[in-house]
Amino acid sequence: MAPIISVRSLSKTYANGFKALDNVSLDIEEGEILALLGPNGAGKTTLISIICGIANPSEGSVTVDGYDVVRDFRKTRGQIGLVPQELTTDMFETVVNTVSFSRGLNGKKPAPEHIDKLLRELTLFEKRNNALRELSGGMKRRVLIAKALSHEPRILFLDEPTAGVDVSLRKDMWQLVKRLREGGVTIILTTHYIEEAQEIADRIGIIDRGRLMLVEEKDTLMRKLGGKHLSIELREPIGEIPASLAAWNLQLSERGDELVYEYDDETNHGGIARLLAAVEAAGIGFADISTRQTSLEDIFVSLIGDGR
Ligand SMILES: Nc1ncnc2c1ncn2[C@@H]1O[C@H](COP(=O)(O)OP(=O)(O)OP(=O)(O)O)[C@@H](O)[C@H]1O
Repeated sequence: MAPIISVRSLSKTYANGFKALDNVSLDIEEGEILALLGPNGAGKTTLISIICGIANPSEGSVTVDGYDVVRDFRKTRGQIGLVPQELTTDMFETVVNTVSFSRGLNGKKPAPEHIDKLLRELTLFEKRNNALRELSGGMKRRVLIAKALSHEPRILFLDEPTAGVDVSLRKDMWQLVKRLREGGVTIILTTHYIEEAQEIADRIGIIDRGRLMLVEEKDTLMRKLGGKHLSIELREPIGEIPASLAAWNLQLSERGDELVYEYDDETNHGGIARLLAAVEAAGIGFADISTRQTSLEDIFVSLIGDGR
């Protein structure tokens, strides 16, 4: 099946000469959830803005459902809903009018039943006749999503959907995103929260300084780059790792009271029992052992560094 969005050799240089995107190519399949991760200023919003036709590319091209986002702007924009980072709507307008108006702006005939259904799904129905300024921050964010979905788009962009949102609302948002995907909507979200990408994305793209560093199925990424970490807590500190354990590439903690073994399924070959036997044979007693799976966060830091 042809991808629903196809980005080809895309670069963007702003008027001040700053190159925000550098030769980005990316295919997005219909029905997937793609999370774009990257530090501040990496170029995520710029990429989204070009796909949505809000900003023009300097080089390269983007098609949505086979249509060019510059030449066939109306055809492509109508298929896209965009949830921006901030609310820019008239705060005195009611929820229901705001959402209905958005539908009209996208050239669709009024559909009060659709708007009511959307407001129910987003638990905004009770507040439909309230002015936006009377809503909580979390509700305002849901209005942004309702606006973006008002014209029944096939593709939804969420720019930092849960920035500054509390944990329970964040989890509600994740449920909502998953439900939308089940309904066939393709979802692209940008986020700083690695946990968010790990929780809901099918694929993960990592952007840094305008370049798409990688884009990969989440499970493959975790398998390829995610390793495991075994910590052996020693009864007595040791001064150095005995030569008999050299083959294991262990790390000794600064205080000499913990041995750390980093491994993955390929390098380990069921070796933990053998490692522990070798540790004992070397005359080192241990008090406890614990393991931890590398998280997406560890992978991200190892790729981009911690300067985010
Ligand atoms: N209109 C503009 N003119 C000049 N530079 C811009 C303009 N808009 C964005 N930039 C620069 O382009 C770079 C990418 O910005 P962008 O907003 O795409 O990053 P981002 O990854 O979305 O960041 P954040 O996570 O902070 O939202 C930044 O260095 C930004 O300062």
